[in-house]
Amino acid sequence: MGAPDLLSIRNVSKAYPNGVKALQNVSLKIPKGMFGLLGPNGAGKSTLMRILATLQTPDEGQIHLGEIDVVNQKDELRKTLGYLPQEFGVYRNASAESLLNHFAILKGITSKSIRKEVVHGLLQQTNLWEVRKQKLGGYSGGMRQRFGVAVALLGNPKLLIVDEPTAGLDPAERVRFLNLLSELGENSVVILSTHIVEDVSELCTNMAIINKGQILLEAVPLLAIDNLKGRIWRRVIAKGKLPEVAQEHKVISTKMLGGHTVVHVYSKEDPGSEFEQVAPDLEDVYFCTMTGHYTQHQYQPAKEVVL
Ligand SMILES: Nc1ncnc2c1ncn2[C@@H]1O[C@H](COP(=O)(O)OP(=O)(O)OP(=O)(O)O)[C@@H](O)[C@H]1O
Repeated sequence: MGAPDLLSIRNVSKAYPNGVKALQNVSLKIPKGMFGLLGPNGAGKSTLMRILATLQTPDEGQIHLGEIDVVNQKDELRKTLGYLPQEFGVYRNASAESLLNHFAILKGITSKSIRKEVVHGLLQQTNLWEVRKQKLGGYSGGMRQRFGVAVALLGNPKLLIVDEPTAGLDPAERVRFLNLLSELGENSVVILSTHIVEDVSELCTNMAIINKGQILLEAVPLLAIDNLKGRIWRRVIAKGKLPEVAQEHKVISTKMLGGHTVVHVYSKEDPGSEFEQVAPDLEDVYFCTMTGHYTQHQYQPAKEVVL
């Protein structure tokens, strides 16, 4: 039996019939607040999100939200689950207000006056009040995502799962969407799955990095960044020099900037005069982890850390 607001995932594995091992022995402890699950395409994020949302069953492992056994008490979990999938269809001819009202009925909010209060509150919270009478078919990508959040929030979920929500949003919509999400972590476990490092660095108090179905790192973003201090070095090189630099140094990332190639390397010591030390950010944590230059035992895991 776990603490009421803790999502505990233990040794979860899932393979697809074609043999792909989408999740291998995944264990995570996810407290109340915003949790970022970061990983590249195909890492296994959506598989884990669907399992947590009770849409798939793991081959092995246990998952508990407080006292609810997520794998075996799917109906119990669904009562307190909000899920915004990667892609969702909407009835294009319905307005946000009427569709949200409809979903509220399905969610069991039978009293008309309470329903009105809930629906109006959610439309205001997601900043859709002004456009509540417009047809969803005419909404922008960002407005649709915010409508998805309004639906996911019906019934005050204790667990809110948001799968790759910012893909395809323009910068202004993305900021508006992230601001909305950041307000939600106060009362529930919110899991944000993404391949965009900034989504996690701007929002999440805890995070994990997943690749090829395995958790490579579980950390508090600020502490993980702190642990890399003094170890990230930067140099601008000609494009053709990359193989040479990569042979001599632990290159973690390369980026084009104004037509030049900017290389970040991991090194405990000064790698040489042409490199300058830079303040690490979460992108450095991500690439260090993905390239295997930095591993879990060098970090303090999220669950043992008190900030
Ligand atoms: N229904 C399926 N049948 C077979 N293989 C699948 C299925 N769904 C996912 N996979 C495979 O499982 C692995 C994990 O996929 P998953 O969608 O969970 O990753 P992801 O991190 O969400 O990636 P993306 O960001 O591209 O959505 C990938 O190799 C994918 O090709």
